[in-house]
Amino acid sequence: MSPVLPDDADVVIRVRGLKTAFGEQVVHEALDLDVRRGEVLGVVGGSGTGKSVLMRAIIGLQTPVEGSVEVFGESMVGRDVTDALDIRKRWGILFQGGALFSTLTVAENIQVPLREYYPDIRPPLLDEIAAYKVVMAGLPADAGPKYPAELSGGMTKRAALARALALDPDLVFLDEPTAGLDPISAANFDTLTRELQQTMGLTVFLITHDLDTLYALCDRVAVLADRKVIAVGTIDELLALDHPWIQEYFNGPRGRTAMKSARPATTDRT
Ligand SMILES: Nc1ncnc2c1ncn2[C@@H]1O[C@H](COP(=O)(O)OP(=O)(O)OP(=O)(O)O)[C@@H](O)[C@H]1O
Repeated sequence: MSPVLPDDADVVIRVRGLKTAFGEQVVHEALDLDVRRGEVLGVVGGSGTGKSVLMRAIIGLQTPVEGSVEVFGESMVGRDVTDALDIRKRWGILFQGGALFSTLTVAENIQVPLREYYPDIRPPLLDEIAAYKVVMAGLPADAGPKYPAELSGGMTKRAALARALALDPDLVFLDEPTAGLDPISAANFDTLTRELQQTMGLTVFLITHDLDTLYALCDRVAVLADRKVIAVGTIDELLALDHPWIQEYFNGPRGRTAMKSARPATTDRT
């Protein structure tokens, strides 16, 4: 039976036959992936399987050797940055590690995308929007004038999230948002992300190694291995597959602990 594919209108990101490479090193080959409107799609895979490079190919920072990438129905391949402005301003990105500008305050960091896409916005409005985003991301109101070096790890992630949400995007890319956070801060960040995703109707492309985050947030999970997406589905659908990496990942000791904590009533499957 062929899989039921979502309507075009329901697909925010469509990747077909993607090949990426750095010189002789092929990272992806014949990779297909759909991200549906309003879902949180988790992307998992071993270190170096190409999760971040996939994200970069989708947002137009990595030129594919072959294949197509569409976002909001528009091709991103070979697209000039200025040409794709209308698409770019519909997404926000939280890069691995936050990637805040160290010489700018939190408020100024949040204002960067606003200044870039709406150069005519007047400073008082910029300040107002930044202050609103600071609170929205769960930071104390006095975090705006602080510099990144003055923030804790959790605050840095929230500041980066505030910047990703600066333009009220439809789509958000989160690259390992909870990496380096203690379990309580990570769980708080997951809750915040879920609340914002639901209230803003966001589509989320989420790269993570964090099993608790997968259980807490993801509607579906795509597994990267062997240079492609080898499976995509709910965690239960993935658990039913026989692939050794998937079984080791979700059914290994950490996977079982995450499942028990997300679903206390679930019986141990081993
Ligand atoms: N700019 C680059 N130049 C050369 N090789 C690169 C570059 N960026 C990534 N790579 C290579 O591409 C492969 C995939 O890297 P990528 O960062 O996407 O992995 P990842 O799955 O996100 O890993 P991790 O989980 O460790 O963050 C790796 O082998 C990496 O060394």
